[in-house]
Amino acid sequence: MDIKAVKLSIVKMPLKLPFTTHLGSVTEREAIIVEVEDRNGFIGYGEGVAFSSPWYTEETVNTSYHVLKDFLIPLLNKKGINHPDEAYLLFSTVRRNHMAKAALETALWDLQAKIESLPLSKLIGGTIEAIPAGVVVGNPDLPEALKQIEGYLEQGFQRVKVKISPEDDFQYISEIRKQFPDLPLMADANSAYSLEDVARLKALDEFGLLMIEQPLGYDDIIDHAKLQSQIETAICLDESIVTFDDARKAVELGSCKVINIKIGRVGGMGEAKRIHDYCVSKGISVWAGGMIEFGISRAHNIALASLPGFTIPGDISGSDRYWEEDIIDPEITVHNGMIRIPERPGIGYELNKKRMKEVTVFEERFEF
Ligand SMILES: O=C(O)CCC(=O)C1=CC=C[C@@H](O)[C@@H]1C(=O)O
Ligand SMILES: [Mg+2]
Repeated sequence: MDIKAVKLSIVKMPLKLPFTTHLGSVTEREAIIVEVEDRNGFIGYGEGVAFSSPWYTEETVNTSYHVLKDFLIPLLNKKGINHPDEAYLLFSTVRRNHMAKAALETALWDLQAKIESLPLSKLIGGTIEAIPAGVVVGNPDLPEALKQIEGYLEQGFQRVKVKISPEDDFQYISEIRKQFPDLPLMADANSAYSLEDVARLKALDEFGLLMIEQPLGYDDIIDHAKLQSQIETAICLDESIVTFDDARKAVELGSCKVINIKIGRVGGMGEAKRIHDYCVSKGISVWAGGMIEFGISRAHNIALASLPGFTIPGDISGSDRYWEEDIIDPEITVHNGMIRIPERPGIGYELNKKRMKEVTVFEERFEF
């Protein structure tokens, strides 16, 4: 790849509605937008999905920026690569920092797809033409959450995920079930429980949840295996799976029946695809997670979710789920509960330059 420059922009925007988990609330989102330009004038886009503080994983916007600027971009400049497939290995001299790596690596995938004049979905082997949209309700106020769910179902969303914690899990889920008996529903705990809560979690079996996401420690796969053997509801792992080997070990141990794949959490599109391929070979279901992200990352998620193993609706909603106006053009839209995989080259969306200008708080360009 004949790269001419990389540009990093930090963007900042308020959410339309706060997103709340037992770990806290997100009311404003910062992210790093990466543009990689080659000498033929093609530009690939990536998005760093770390949050402003390290509540979900250890990375933050600032640590990602530092790692991109001081390590990953210089590595790419010095050594170069022929194909984005090589980026994960190139970046392996930098430990972890997966969201920083994925921000640059996904931009390289978009660039490669544009060079080959192919939709990114096709470049990575996607076969699905439209994906079902799923939505996450991060609202601990039950009447409000019920109202939100009703609204999303009217818009055609096909699956709802809610956030739970030991405080009021049983009542919260049972009220939702009472009002929506047939709703494909799942619950994400973001590590709010321990093995002492087995009885509490077992009590949720009666609600027929599609799955319960990350009930135990954010870096655990051992206790999850113990829990899975005692509850009916399928366990889905999110935070615990940050590498291909984590996925392999969790599957071998029986720690989960489902994996939520987030490109940023696992260090890039290449690793996300490897985990997908492995899970398909083992009969483990996967779905695409979300990061309350802007349109660039959302577009990469859409391409990923076109792979054949993504059989469960992911946390992929339209641009208007969180943003008054997204940074991409056109915006991502949901029609009858479905999002069409774009047919244009690359991620299939352009940067909305006007909106970018409004929301950019800092930018820097690195010439190669
Ligand atoms: O992107 C979305 O629409 C929501 C994504 C979402 O549910 C999450 C994003 C980031 C941290 C979390 O609390 C949660 C998750 O754990 O999956
Ligand atoms: Mg989760």
